[in-house]
Amino acid sequence: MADDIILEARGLSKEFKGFIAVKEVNLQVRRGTIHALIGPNGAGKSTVFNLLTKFLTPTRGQILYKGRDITAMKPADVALLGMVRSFQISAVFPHLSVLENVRVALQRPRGTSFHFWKPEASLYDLHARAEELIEAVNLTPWAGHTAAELPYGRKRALEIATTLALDPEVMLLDEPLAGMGHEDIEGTAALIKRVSADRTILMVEHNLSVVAHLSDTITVLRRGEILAEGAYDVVSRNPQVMEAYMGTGEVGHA
Ligand SMILES: Nc1ncnc2c1ncn2[C@@H]1O[C@H](COP(=O)(O)OP(=O)(O)OP(=O)(O)O)[C@@H](O)[C@H]1O
Repeated sequence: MADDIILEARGLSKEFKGFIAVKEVNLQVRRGTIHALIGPNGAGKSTVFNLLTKFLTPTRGQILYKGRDITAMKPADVALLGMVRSFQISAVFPHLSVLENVRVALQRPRGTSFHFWKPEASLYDLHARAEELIEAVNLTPWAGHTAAELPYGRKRALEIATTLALDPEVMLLDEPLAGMGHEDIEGTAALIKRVSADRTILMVEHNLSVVAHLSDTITVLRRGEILAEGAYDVVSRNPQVMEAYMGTGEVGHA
């Protein structure tokens, strides 16, 4: 596997009691890119995502992370290797403040040792790092508010901050823009772009146009199979993609 491919699926298939939800999917995620997995309802996006993050076991096929076969590994062990799914480890506690939530995430043990912040690290350092992460996701004005008080878009930003606390090399986001209004979509998309600077992001999204400006590569799934792949300009003009989305009003000019 080429060095620039950080995550790869080979012939990935998943059957549920004879129903083929994912069929022979070959996917290559390039290091340092934002890669979106999109498709209409029931296309198999969540199933592929759950397979890649090891929440489901494939019926057939292989998953490689940095050239290493992780098909049989547990999600927590994959996280230790640097591939973290948002909300996997980074639960948000509604009654803790934004600052407390990020501090808790920073103190989470990673493997047998603490990740960034060893037990001897000063509280000041922990606090400073938490403030940096909060700033990175534009939550500084909300630092003292409880997570429960945050508007929807800000809550997603906090979830991204707590995931970033683990400093993942590959961050997997499950529909990070779902349920958001237009204002929140723009802000969250910009946030994802910012935090992608030195990492790889794979995200599942329903809607093609919202990932248009954000993704380097878009893989379109339909009925469990890859229908098209490439930059937005390429996939949005693909007649099969247009047909798959026909009537949904989702393919459009973003
Ligand atoms: N545990 C399961 N048992 C049986 N069938 C399943 C299971 N999980 C998913 N499926 C089926 O597999 C197909 C793909 O589902 P999946 O949730 O992966 O699609 P999706 O692209 O994420 O759809 P959506 O956008 O609606 O969330 C669907 O037909 C679904 O009904």
